[in-house]
Amino acid sequence: MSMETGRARRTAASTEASHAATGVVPAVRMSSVSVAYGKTVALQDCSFEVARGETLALLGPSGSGKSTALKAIAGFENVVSGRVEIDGRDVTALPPSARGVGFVVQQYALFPHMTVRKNVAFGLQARRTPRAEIKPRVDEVLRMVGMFSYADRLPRELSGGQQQRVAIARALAGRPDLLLLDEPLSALDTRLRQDMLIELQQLRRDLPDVAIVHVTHDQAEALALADRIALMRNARLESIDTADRLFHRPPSEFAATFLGGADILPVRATTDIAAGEIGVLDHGGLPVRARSVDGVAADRHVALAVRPWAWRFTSVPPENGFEVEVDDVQWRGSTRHVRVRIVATDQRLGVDVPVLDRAPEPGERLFVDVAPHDVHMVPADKSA
Ligand SMILES: Nc1ncnc2c1ncn2[C@@H]1O[C@H](COP(=O)(O)OP(=O)(O)OP(=O)(O)O)[C@@H](O)[C@H]1O
Repeated sequence: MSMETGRARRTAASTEASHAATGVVPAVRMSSVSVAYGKTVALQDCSFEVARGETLALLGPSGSGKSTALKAIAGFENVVSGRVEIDGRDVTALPPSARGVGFVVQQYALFPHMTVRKNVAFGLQARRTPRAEIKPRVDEVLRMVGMFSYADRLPRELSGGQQQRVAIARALAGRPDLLLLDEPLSALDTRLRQDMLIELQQLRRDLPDVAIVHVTHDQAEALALADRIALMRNARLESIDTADRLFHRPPSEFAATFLGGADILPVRATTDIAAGEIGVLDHGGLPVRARSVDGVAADRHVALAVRPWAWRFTSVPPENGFEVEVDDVQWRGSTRHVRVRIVATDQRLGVDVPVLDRAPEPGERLFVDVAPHDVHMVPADKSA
């Protein structure tokens, strides 16, 4: 195992150890939880904690086990081994209704024949909340999500974003200490997603003591909303750390590529590089400088991860970079994404150019340059 992967694990472990040391009971504790559907292992040996008032994003590609982990917390999956605790209580064998969590799914799941008000009140009535309490509580949560004036409408008379707000209000009506959100924005168009992101940030401020677990495959959503991110891959939790550290000090190739779309360069250290120092590495016979967070020994094979915005095109041989040929250019709104090939090694890289700058043309030969502190040294990924 690499030094850098070890660092991320230590950070997560020390957060959890400190909870134990201070006697603070986390809102959620998953201990070695596994879930299988027949022969498909959907979640393997998954452990993490979520503190009260914390937002944890479960982030990963499709099929990586995010929803399964969320459903295991909510009680909609049969856990084959491991233990789920909510507020210090072992709920592994309890049905969803006995767990006291609010759950919002991707597709709103409102009752079509009931008004907004009735949809939100439904769970409270089912739980035999006294009648006198129901109306003020429904009003309160509808106001919180900005849907009070729509209380008498039917779901089909609302936009997708409005329906999702009602679904969130319904989840909040039971005053849960734990809110589980499963891709709540993924059915919405880009503009609405942006608006809803701002509203979820406001909701976070309105509910400072509620723990939120937010499943998403969208890194922007995770970075905007989460205190910590749990990166999921192939039914396992790969890394868990603060959003800031995972992004700026990715512990693995997967973290660097999934968060921020890095490209990976295989390299070999030419000398010992001490922790925090910049040293020279070899990429297919070409020198490249990078900083090592934890230090690396001479001749070790590692990988360099570079995000597309870290490269600069230059017409003269660079201080730290390569000669490249342009393969293709893709316009992505505020940037053009230029795919290039390192001439000497055929390695592919992506380079973002602000849309107001000139982007090179396919077939053009020029150079790319990068500052050594914008290059992340990560362990070579043997499973990739
Ligand atoms: N009901 C089911 N029966 C059988 N296999 C399932 C079932 N639900 C999920 N799986 C499988 O379990 C694995 C994890 O699925 P899960 O829904 O947790 O992934 P996910 O990361 O949430 O993906 P997505 O972002 O696509 O929703 C996948 O391989 C999936 O095909």
